[in-house]
Amino acid sequence: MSALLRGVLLYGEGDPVDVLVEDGVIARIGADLPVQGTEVVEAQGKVLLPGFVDLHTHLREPGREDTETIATGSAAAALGGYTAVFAMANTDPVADTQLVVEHVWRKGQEAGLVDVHPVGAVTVGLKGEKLAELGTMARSAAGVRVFSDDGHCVHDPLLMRRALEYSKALDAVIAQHAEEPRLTVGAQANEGEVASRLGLTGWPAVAEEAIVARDCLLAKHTGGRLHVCHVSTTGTVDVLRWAKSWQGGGVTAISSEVTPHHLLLTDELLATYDPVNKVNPPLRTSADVQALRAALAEGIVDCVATDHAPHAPQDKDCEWSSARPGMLGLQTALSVVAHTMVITELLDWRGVARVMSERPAQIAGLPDQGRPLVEGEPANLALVDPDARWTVRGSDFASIAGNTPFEGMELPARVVLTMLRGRITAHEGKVCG
Ligand SMILES: NC(=O)N[C@@H](CC(=O)O)C(=O)O
Repeated sequence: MSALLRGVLLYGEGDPVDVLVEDGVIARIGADLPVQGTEVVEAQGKVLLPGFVDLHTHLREPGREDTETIATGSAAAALGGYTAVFAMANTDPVADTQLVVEHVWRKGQEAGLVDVHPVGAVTVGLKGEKLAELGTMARSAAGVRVFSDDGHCVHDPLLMRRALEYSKALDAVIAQHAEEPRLTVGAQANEGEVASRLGLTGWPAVAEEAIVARDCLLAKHTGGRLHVCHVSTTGTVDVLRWAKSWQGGGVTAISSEVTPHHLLLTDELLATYDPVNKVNPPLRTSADVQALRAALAEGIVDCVATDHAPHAPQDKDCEWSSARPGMLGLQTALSVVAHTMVITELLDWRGVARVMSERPAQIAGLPDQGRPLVEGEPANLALVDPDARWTVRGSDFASIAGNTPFEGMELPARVVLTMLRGRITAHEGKVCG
């Protein structure tokens, strides 16, 4: 099987080139390559990037297949330019055993659109009481390398210390949902002026920052690997800057992610009380949004992760306080990053490759993802139309759920083709199964 992408701009730079993909790898890059015997994709002016890697996806299977399955989530991922996703452990049953992680892994293989890597829970049942069998999950067929209680914080410092110690032996990373639970009891919105005005109980920035500071110190003490999920505050950026300074500018032991929605949306949206805007951690202030953009550009925050969190209509079309937190993200991530980071000139397309492909692949230890666009490398690719403008319609998404906060918004840039090991998985908005 071979395909020829004609006239692409590698990382959006330089002169247009043709890229020949054969046997799952980038076989040749050059001008005017012969077209005979290959599937030709006319891609003049399109930006070629390594396929995206999402360290933070909720696929809801097993347990809530009414909102997303591994197959529908894989389709959404392929359409969004992703070639690997990490499926969070807060399923039902929780992914805290070999049985569940291997089930998720197998289902991902069956869907065959994106590499689905199950995230293993850090603690049994996400209860924060005792460690799950991290070693068994790591040694399983799923080869788990990312562990997280996401949705819950591993708030017991001794458990977090032990998890970080295990991460060293397992060559794994502990992805922390940083939220000191004692400071967020009943929390409904970012603590601040907007929450006060709307009468919503506040989720203070310090509940995130205190855990991130503690965990950075524990990571330093243990030599374990910490990844901070969905960074949302200016103070967390300050803590991460401090922690990165310990490593002499190195970036391996402590890493972090920011979501597209935290790069764009603010708590001012809560004035409508529309629960589509309810998410954990909550939307913050415009000062936080600016700080997060700057931190991503600078590399203090390493990467973008979607926190794609599908929810059923009955869990979203209800009163604010009973609505579940979470937003869709897979099919809008690239466009929101283009809108917030590329058009603003905070990142060029090479920078987008860094934050959406290369760094997440390195953090999770994926050897064949986020690779440079050169001959001989695996053809895990995302092709982007930088000049597209499109209007977001949740009902058009491959996800079963439709809870996108970007509904009706016009966004720039769009993924037009995704390739997984040389096979086209999505093209012009259609999944290629
Ligand atoms: N990010 C979210 O708002 N929701 C997540 C879990 C969570 O972090 O609460 C979900 O699973 O829905």
